[in-house]
Amino acid sequence: MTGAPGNRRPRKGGGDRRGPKDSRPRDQQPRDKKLREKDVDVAREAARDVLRAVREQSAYANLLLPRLLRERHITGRDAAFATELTYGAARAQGLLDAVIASAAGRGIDDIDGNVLDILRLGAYQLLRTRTSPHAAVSTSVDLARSELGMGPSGFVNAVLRKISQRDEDLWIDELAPPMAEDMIGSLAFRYAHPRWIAEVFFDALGRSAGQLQAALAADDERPPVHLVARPGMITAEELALTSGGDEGRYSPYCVYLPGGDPGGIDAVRDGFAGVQDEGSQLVARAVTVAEVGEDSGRWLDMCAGPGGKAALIGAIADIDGARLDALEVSDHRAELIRKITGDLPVDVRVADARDSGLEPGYDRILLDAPCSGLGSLRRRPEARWRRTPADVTELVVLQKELLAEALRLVKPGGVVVYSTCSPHPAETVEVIDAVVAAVPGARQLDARPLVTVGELTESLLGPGPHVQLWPHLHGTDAMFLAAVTRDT
Ligand SMILES: C[S@@+](CC[C@H](N)C(=O)[O-])C[C@H]1O[C@@H](n2cnc3c(N)ncnc32)[C@H](O)[C@@H]1O
Repeated sequence: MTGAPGNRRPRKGGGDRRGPKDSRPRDQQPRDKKLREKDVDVAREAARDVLRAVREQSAYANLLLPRLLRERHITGRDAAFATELTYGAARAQGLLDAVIASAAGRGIDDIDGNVLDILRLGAYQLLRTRTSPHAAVSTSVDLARSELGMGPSGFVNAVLRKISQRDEDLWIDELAPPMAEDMIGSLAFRYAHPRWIAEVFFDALGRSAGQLQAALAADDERPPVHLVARPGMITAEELALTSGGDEGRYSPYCVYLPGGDPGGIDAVRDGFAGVQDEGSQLVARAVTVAEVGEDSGRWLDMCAGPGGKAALIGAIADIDGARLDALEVSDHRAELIRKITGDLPVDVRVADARDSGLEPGYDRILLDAPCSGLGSLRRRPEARWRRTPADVTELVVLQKELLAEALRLVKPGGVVVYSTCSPHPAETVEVIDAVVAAVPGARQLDARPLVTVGELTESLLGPGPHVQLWPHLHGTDAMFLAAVTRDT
């Protein structure tokens, strides 16, 4: 966990901006004057603003925070602390809310949203960081007072003081369902997951309690940063040397970055490398190594935006003399693919992949299907509290239609790699089973040999024929992949 920098200090621009002291009583002073009276620390203020935008405008924390840090010139330890606070509090929201509600003696819905954001940040610091209790409480009170006034700041003070009387384990012991009575509910609470997602993991893992605990715990951690070294542009060895990272265990293109801002790495700025989870790299590589008989060099990425996998497959296509068609239904995301694939042999088209007008006969197809994203929750901090089971029901219909179309477009003997960044059985094995049963001549292949590379041996890949990767087992996102062919 990050320590606790972010002591109060003047904002950028320096100097004493407070001006002469106002002689009126504090509660009669204009609010902007009061705001200037205390310089709220920049890291916590940024974290609060992002949590508010997530709550009020359904913003994505991992997109908004980096922008806000840039705009406010927040760097170094302050930026790291703001990141830890924002992502940590967003990820742990359900757990924090239960503790806050208990300490406040009222439901979360009865607490003003702006106050709740500050309480979540304060509770996160108290329960899950090494910030001293005094600093966690007093800085939260400052935040509340500077913006919301004396009443709310008194409430924040009282609630956080109560929370600070116990550590995280004691609060969990008091508030979580007992393990003996409700194992899934208890683990879901402890590792800050909605219960329905813990149930999905339990089903996907084959109903092993030990694995469920490890899976939820790994998903509750700050995720590592993985870089991809795009082949033909830079090797993983070169990228590791220049970025200060370590070469990945599995993907020959992967580098694990110990910390810092990937945007500051030359190879990333030049487009020779990018940020991409190692599991995604293995999926993209799998498409290019499958046996397809004579390869005519017609490859297809059916749902390509924003283009991470298309860029890796495109770089390999460049070496192998192939061309990749990249379909994407959204204009904006198609533009992102064009940017990331640059001069590679990739033709980007905006189309619904279920009705693209493309000629059948592709040698290799990647269908990286739109999915619930339950396998990459650690990278999208607030997502676990936003998703609902109903999202999955809708997506499954689309996934089946897309897979049926992929099997129409692939040549006999070619390969369709179906992948999701979700381990949900309804989006993975059940889609494959239903479509393979419905399409004449379709057959599932053993996908394990397509990802046995580096230290990733078949013994680490389960019974097949599909592959399910997991953060707690492989250190990757929980990517699923299956390989399907058509004989006629
Ligand atoms: C899981 S993402 C793909 C991620 C991508 N392969 C990558 O590595 O960057 C799924 C993409 O499918 C797109 N999509 C959704 N429905 C589609 C459809 N009917 N046809 C084509 N693309 C679609 C979404 O806009 C989204 O960009």
